[in-house]
Amino acid sequence: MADDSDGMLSWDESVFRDEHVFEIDYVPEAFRHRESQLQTLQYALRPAVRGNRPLNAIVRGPPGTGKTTAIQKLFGELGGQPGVRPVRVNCQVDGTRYGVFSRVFQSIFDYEPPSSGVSFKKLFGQVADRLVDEEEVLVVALDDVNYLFYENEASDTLYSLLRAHETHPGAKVGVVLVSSDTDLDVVEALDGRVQSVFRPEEAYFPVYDREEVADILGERVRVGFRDGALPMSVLDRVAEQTAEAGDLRVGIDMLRRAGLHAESRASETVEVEDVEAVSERARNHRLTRDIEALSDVERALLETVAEHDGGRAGDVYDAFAERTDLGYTRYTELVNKLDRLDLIDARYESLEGRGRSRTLTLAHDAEAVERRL
Ligand SMILES: Nc1ncnc2c1ncn2[C@@H]1O[C@H](COP(=O)(O)OP(=O)(O)OP(=O)(O)O)[C@@H](O)[C@H]1O
Repeated sequence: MADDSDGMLSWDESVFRDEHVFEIDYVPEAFRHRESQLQTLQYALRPAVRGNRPLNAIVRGPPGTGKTTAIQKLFGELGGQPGVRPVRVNCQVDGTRYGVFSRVFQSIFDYEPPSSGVSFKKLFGQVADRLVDEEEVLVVALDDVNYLFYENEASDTLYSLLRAHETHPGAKVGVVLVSSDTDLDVVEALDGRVQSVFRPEEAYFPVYDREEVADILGERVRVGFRDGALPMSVLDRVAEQTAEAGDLRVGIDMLRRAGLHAESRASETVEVEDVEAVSERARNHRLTRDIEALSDVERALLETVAEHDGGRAGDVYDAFAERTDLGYTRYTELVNKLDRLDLIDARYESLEGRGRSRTLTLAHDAEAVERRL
């Protein structure tokens, strides 16, 4: 134990070998337990390498099961192939058709189009013309596509992508949809005009079981921690809690926080007590992420629900309307979105003599939500 005079590890002492491997933008070298899913996607995308339109695909599975990582790995490989332009769009950030095409435009032209003042048609035309001129096959992954559905933008976006060849003969576009909303039937939720041209291959990403979690996290520990800094017994505890949560991010976040906690008590090894100390925060990792991604009005609505937990939708609207000038229809859309994100529960209840009304309750502990708002 490196116990210096003030009970802290000195700045250059650390339990970590490479702390970056626990950060959100890290793409792991080893990507195990997803062989069959990768095979399905490779099969769908292979024609692009030969200059042909790939098969479209859907990637489904709960959060933290490796969907984005699979796309990053495959698109990294595809990017090295001549004549293929893979673009991954995060629909949580770019949640409109215009936003999606801006991202594609940016990848092709290396600069961002203006956020307004250019019509969608023009933006689309420039993208499609360039693909035809350069004989490039465009492969777009719409990551977290469920957000496009929440904003009612999914069908229009897909329609434009999938029918690009009709307006611009020779344009070759393939689409991979990635959804983490397991209640959403992506194909069913699309307009008929899109369904008729969208017959995707499917890759399902199930939750990792405990052994798989332990194997994946063990590899992360090997790369990220110093030898012997995180013993097996501690890894087991983290794997157990991660498997329970079903989201691998919980485990990665727990490892990092436990490491920092060990350092804060000047220990060169991470102990089970460090895991226990950070476990609650790490388990709420998803909640933090989902709340961070909300827009100002969505956040205001969540706050209003927190203040009127269990209240009737109409009453919550009255309080919400005092903060914003949004109408009831938009309010209902926002309620549905928060419900889909599992931040609130919007349930119909029968009220005596007054038909059915919805009540809105927080889906998480009120204090945990308020702390993040
Ligand atoms: N098989 C694996 N091997 C190594 N790391 C993995 C594996 N699967 C997932 N991860 C890691 O787990 C974290 C979450 O993975 P990823 O972002 O790919 O999940 P996701 O299914 O796309 O989640 P979401 O639906 O919430 O976007 C990432 O840090 C990723 O590096």
